[in-house]
Amino acid sequence: MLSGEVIAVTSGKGGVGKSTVSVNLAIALARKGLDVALIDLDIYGFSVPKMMNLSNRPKTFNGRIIPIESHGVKVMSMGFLVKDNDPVVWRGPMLGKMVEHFKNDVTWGKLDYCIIDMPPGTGDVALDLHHHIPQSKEIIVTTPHQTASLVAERAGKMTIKANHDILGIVENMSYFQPKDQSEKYYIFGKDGGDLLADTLNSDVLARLPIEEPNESSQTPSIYAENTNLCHHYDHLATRVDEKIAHKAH
Ligand SMILES: Nc1ncnc2c1ncn2[C@@H]1O[C@H](COP(=O)(O)OP(=O)(O)OP(=O)(O)O)[C@@H](O)[C@H]1O
Repeated sequence: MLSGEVIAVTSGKGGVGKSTVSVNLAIALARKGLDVALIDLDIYGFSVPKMMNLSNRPKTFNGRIIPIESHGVKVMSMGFLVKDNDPVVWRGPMLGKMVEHFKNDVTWGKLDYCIIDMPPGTGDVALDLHHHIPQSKEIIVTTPHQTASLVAERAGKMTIKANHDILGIVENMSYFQPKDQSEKYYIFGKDGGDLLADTLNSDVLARLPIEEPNESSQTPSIYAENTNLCHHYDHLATRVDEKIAHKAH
């Protein structure tokens, strides 16, 4: 059974960094000593196994799936169930079954948090998740670009319509700051996160800078400890944890 606080990471547009935020937030929460699961529900564009450099499939025990553990996080992905990167053809009801499968047939153990990497947009999976895990809360990822934030607004409004809680906005690729310089360059514009937060009556939990991936690492999208982005993610994890604690009271 899936326990703990379920946080779905969504976006309006694709490519804004939703999976990167899901993975690094999950790892940052685990770094704080919390028990964390990460579910990659991005059915068409699952990327978590690649990002975390996971090539093994999970084992089963007594008919139940044992999630793969990496960077202190228990991971399940659609990618583990698909052969050789084959394309997946999904019909609506299958998506719901998959949510139920991950929820009920995986031996998660005790969890503080379950981070779910959602597909972009406001499609079937988002509706299914709301239906099957009504207590789930949402983090919406956007870039500062106004188009991205306008599209993200639609995802957010659906969350509100479904009576779900928006935990906050993460503005990714907010700016670029060259090393040893104080000046920030707003490459994708400014204010997209604030605009979205205002419209949805929420707040911006983090503004994450653009940084080059560490190509020499086997996991270039996972920000190593003591890097600038790692500090940003630790700060985000603290804010998420505080907000959840606040909501519980
Ligand atoms: N802060 C950042 N700085 C630089 N590159 C980034 C940053 N965040 C994400 N990226 C890069 O942007 C690309 C898209 O990121 P990611 O795959 O996380 O987006 P996504 O929203 O999950 O996309 P999809 O729509 O495919 O699910 C990746 O190459 C990732 O490494």
